[in-house]
Amino acid sequence: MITLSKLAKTFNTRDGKVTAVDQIDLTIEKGEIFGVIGYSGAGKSTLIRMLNMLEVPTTGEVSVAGKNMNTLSQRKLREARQEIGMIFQHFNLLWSRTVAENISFPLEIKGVPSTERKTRVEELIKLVGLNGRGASYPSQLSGGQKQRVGIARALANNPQVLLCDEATSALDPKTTDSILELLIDINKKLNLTIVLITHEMHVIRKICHRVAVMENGRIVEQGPVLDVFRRPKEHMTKEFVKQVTEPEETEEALKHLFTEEGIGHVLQLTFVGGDAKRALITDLIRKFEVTINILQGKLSQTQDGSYGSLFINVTGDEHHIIEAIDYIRKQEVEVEVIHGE
Ligand SMILES: Nc1ncnc2c1ncn2[C@@H]1O[C@H](COP(=O)(O)OP(=O)(O)OP(=O)(O)O)[C@@H](O)[C@H]1O
Repeated sequence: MITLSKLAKTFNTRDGKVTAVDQIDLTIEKGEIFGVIGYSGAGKSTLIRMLNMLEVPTTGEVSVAGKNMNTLSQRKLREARQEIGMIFQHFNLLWSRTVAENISFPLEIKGVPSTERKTRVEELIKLVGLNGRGASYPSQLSGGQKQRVGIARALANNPQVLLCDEATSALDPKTTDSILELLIDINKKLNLTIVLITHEMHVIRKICHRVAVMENGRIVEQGPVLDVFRRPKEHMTKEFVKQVTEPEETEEALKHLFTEEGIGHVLQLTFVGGDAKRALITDLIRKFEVTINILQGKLSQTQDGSYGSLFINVTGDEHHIIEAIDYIRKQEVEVEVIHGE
């Protein structure tokens, strides 16, 4: 559905040239929810804005739904943009228009007749769960409801692609989850391709099929979400994965533990799918002369299955511990010795 080849954007500023996006190649399939994660300044906004030519690339190509966006005339570009809806962090609604009038706006621009518009707006209001709020003004809505209006408006012209620019960053965690559920629902119902940018790994975990990690204008790592969670390669990716697998206080608590006498080995185990439900710890205690103390565990769900993260403290004779670690590795469970090696 989307292909980027050698895509780059350089801004000329008073302080010199800034390369916001640096030679990106990327393919996004139809019906996929694809996430781009990175810290502030990584180039995510510039990248997503080049997908619909809100930002014109310096070099490289963007193809969406079979159209080469770089070469289109202004008129053809306007048409092509109707295939690409977009939602924003701060919703970008028209404050003097009601919910129904906001959703109707892109249909008016397209010249859809009034009765047809009304029916379509009603459909969209239902789709995003805003029944009965059509006559309200944006100022009378909660943040989550405002984003629902943004989504309905973005979908008005039946686009094939929805771009989400930090769409949940201004919302609290519960509202974020409800908007993410809505996006999953729409993706399934309409087979809509969704591209989102975010700095929160929770968003990626919850809804994306694949993820790309961006740093300094480049994609440093990409893959299916479950694979990236299981075996993050780059330092940056590991940091993002930690956002989900380790509550903030874990690192501090573990460091404190390492200062204690006779602490032995501390291991972090990562399980995926069916492995997450196996009785590995029971096996270890039965098979090897080691003592195991569970420090912390967490099971999380992604779009493609579950994965678990477990911190354990293993004590015993060194050779028994090494045997136990070898055994864990043979079970296709990722193990990282974070203390004691
Ligand atoms: N219009 C512009 N003019 C000059 N420099 C820009 C412009 N837009 C972005 N940049 C620069 O490009 C780099 C990437 O910015 P971009 O906004 O794409 O990153 P981001 O990952 O989306 O971060 P954020 O979430 O903070 O917006 C930054 O160094 C930024 O200062």
